[in-house]
Amino acid sequence: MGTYLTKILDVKADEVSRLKQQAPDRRYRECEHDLSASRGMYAALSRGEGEPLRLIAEVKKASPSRGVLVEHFDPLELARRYADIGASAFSVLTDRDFFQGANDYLSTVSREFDLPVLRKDFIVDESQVYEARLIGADAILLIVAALDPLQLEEYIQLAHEIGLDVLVEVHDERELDTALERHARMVGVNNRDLRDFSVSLDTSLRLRSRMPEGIISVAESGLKRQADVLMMQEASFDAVLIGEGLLGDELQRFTWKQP
Ligand SMILES: O=C(O)c1ccccc1NCC(=O)[C@H](O)[C@H](O)COP(=O)(O)O
Repeated sequence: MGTYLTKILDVKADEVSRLKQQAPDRRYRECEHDLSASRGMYAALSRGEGEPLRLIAEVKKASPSRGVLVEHFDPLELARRYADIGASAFSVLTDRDFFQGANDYLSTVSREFDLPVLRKDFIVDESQVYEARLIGADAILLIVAALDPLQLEEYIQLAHEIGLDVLVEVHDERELDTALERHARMVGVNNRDLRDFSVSLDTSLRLRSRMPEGIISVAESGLKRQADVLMMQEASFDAVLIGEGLLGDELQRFTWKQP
């Protein structure tokens, strides 16, 4: 995968070496019994026969492709708005350097709402998996392009052991095959090409047809209009993950809970 992801991963390597010094795995073992039970994201996204697709609403302040999206950013205010329009789960960006996210944003949203919360970050080490659980996440994102297949499988297993669901993100057929071989149960197809940030919704449509029954399928990135969402519903996706598109009016008026 191209240069931008490589750049992010270089910065993550430094972040992780600092994180390891705080031993989140030990902290997790020390307070394991005091942590509240995770809210299942897999269950929240399971779409029954004839039901509308689910919304994972992303609490997103800024992005590498668009810069600052929300000048006066209040994660709780955004999350409240998204809960009100019928979101089934939240995605909260915790990456600081590229998305101006923060662990505190996730913890606050997790404390205030009953919906499951996905930690949206670039996970490259098991210390980040433990940290996700400690800050109140119910699920993590694992990006196939950022991990070798063995790591992917190990982190999926670790996450499940400590009570986290996992959304495995893919960009093409090869990555989808890897995700399935490594026992992903929820797969997100990211429509954004990380080499040039171009977005093609065809990526989701192409890969959806290769996903077997029983996998929770999520279309991610670049969904801005009702027509985009209806297209994903028509293609049998279980859920859509939307950040920027929810900042305009059109998708805020969409009736997410109606068939
Ligand atoms: O959003 C970006 O510009 C971006 C750039 C490089 C790597 C990842 C990026 N986004 C992460 C995401 O997966 C999106 O935040 C998420 O799918 C929501 O996308 P959108 O609805 O287009 O805001």
